[in-house]
Amino acid sequence: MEAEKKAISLLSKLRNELQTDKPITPLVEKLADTDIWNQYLEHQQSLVSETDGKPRWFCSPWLFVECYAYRRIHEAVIQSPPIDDFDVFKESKQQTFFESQESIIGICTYLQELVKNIEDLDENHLKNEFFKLLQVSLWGNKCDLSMSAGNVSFQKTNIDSLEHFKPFILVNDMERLWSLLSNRKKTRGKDTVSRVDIVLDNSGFELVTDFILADFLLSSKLATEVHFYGKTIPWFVSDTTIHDFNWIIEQAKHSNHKWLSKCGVDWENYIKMGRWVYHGHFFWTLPHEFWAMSQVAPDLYAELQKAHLIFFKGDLNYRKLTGDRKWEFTIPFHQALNGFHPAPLCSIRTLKSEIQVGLQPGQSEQLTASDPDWLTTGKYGIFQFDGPL
Ligand SMILES: O=P(O)(O)OC[C@@]1(O)O[C@H](CO)[C@@H](O)[C@@H]1O
Ligand SMILES: [Mn+2]
Repeated sequence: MEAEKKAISLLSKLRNELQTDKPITPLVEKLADTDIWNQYLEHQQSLVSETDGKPRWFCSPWLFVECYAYRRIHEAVIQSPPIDDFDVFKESKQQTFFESQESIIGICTYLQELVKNIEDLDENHLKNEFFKLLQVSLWGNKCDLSMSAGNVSFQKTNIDSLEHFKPFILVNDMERLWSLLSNRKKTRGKDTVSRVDIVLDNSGFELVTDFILADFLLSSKLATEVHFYGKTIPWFVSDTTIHDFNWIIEQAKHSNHKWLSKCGVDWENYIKMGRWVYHGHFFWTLPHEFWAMSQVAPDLYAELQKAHLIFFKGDLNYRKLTGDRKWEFTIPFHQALNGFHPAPLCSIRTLKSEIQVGLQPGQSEQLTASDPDWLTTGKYGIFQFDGPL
């Protein structure tokens, strides 16, 4: 109880600082990322003019203060042993998993029926299924808890509704993903690796959709291994940590539903065989743009370079890919990445913040006229690829 009281008082202090626009203060508790964070705060300080004094909550870049808020929540918890490994968002993450059981069972059943005969599918059919499961993973990103504040009444994806959602895909590079993976499958030697990396976003329903896609990639031999990247601390409410990752697989495995539990057993086996690999890295919970990765986290950059294709899930990853800048809507994605090219990559994201690049001339104007909130509601989505043609 004493520890809880301490954590709550630190969180109240944080809330007060935020609500009254106090200066941003350095982190105090020593963790692997503390020095990098504090250097970043100093850098922000150097950008503020003398008359403005210190960086504050209301007038600092949104990406920076939003990440800082979650890092401070974590600091309040780690300063309060013995509850220092408590995940303040665990309950809501787990609740959404249970609330989306029906949709989860639906997509797991679909996958299991599909993989039964996967060897017999012709090229076109396989491509069609690949596209379907990519779209399931895309629309799975509608379900984050940071924006919905725990309200998960968002329409859940099911395979039959995909056609209905097609018009809301604003950038669709799925064909390029197919060409890349299917050409590699045709030309690679018997023992060579085809590696797809997935930079994860939310746990719960979205993570299951990512697992379904990753399972399909192995079952169809479009990939021989899949590497996942998650957060090392609780983040943006619903983001995936290693605990969430393992918990979802355990839940699936112990389900009473035949196909969901089959999925859980298969997924655990993939991990045991090293065909699925999970990586945690503190870089993902820093405020830095991804173009800083090669400098700030060269080990992580080198790991990503081993992939043949990288999927970046979700809105926050898109903001970091593009530096959260106010780009023109028509600027090429490659340019907005500003030198971040560890391997061919694709953002799979529903739009929840006011940034989008790589649109056709006139496309944004049309959208604004027909649906003024198109950038922020999560109704629209993209598959945006960058890599050699
Ligand atoms: O990255 P995700 O889960 O798709 O979305 C995270 C998000 O809800 O959080 C931020 C707002 O707080 C925005 O970047 C985005 O809207
Ligand atoms: Mn998220």
